[in-house]
Amino acid sequence: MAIQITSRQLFIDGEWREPVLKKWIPVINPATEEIVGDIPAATAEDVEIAVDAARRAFSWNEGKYWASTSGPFRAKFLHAISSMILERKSELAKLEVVDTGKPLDEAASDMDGVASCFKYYAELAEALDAKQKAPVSIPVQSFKTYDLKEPIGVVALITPWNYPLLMAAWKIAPALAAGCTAILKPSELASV
Ligand SMILES: NC(=O)c1ccc[n+]([C@@H]2O[C@H](COP(=O)([O-])OP(=O)(O)OC[C@H]3O[C@@H](n4cnc5c(N)ncnc54)[C@H](O)[C@@H]3O)[C@@H](O)[C@H]2O)c1
Ligand SMILES: NCCCC=O
Repeated sequence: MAIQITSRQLFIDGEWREPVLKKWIPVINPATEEIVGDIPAATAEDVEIAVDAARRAFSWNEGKYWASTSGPFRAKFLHAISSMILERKSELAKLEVVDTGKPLDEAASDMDGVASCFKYYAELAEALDAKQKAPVSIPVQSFKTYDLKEPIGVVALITPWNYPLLMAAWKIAPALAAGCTAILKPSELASV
């Protein structure tokens, strides 16, 4: 499959940027062993910037606190991502073929899985607020006990090469649904 990969950058703090040390990793198409592009080689210097940005995003988001937004508010983003994955399914599947060497049919099926995953967690986010402070029964009458689910903060997501976007979805979607912010470190072998 002849696809030239446009040069990639790191997406940090809402913008695309070059890695601090300006190092790049070649993208090799496993079917042809040709170099078809490159990806940025992030280092600890980039991670520091990303962690700082994710901490700020956790507690501030254009005047709204991401962690304390309602589940339905967060669900809108997850539904939108799901829809856009389906709109660009063909293009994304072809990129994953070049990146991983898997057959096109399987890559297309993975993209359906990515869209379904974002939809699934969108629906969980929509239902989350109604489940907050659910009473927990304990054998002591003098205490009232309830279950409160709170986002833990910034989460680090490390994903493998064999299902690049699907495994990213499995980790990003629940983190965002819960109200966390996240740093995704995809595999250096398949990161397009
Ligand atoms: N591979 C799968 O099919 C699959 C399926 C479901 C879930 N997962 C989950 O995805 C994650 C990664 O999967 P894997 O272990 O199979 O993939 P893997 O062996 O390809 O490892 C993924 C990446 O981890 C990175 N890595 C290793 N040590 C690291 C470190 N100390 N700091 C930063 N990066 C480091 C490597 O760069 C590698 O690219 C795991 O949490 C796994 O449970 C994987
Ligand atoms: N069908 C996707 C499975 C991915 C890893 O377990």
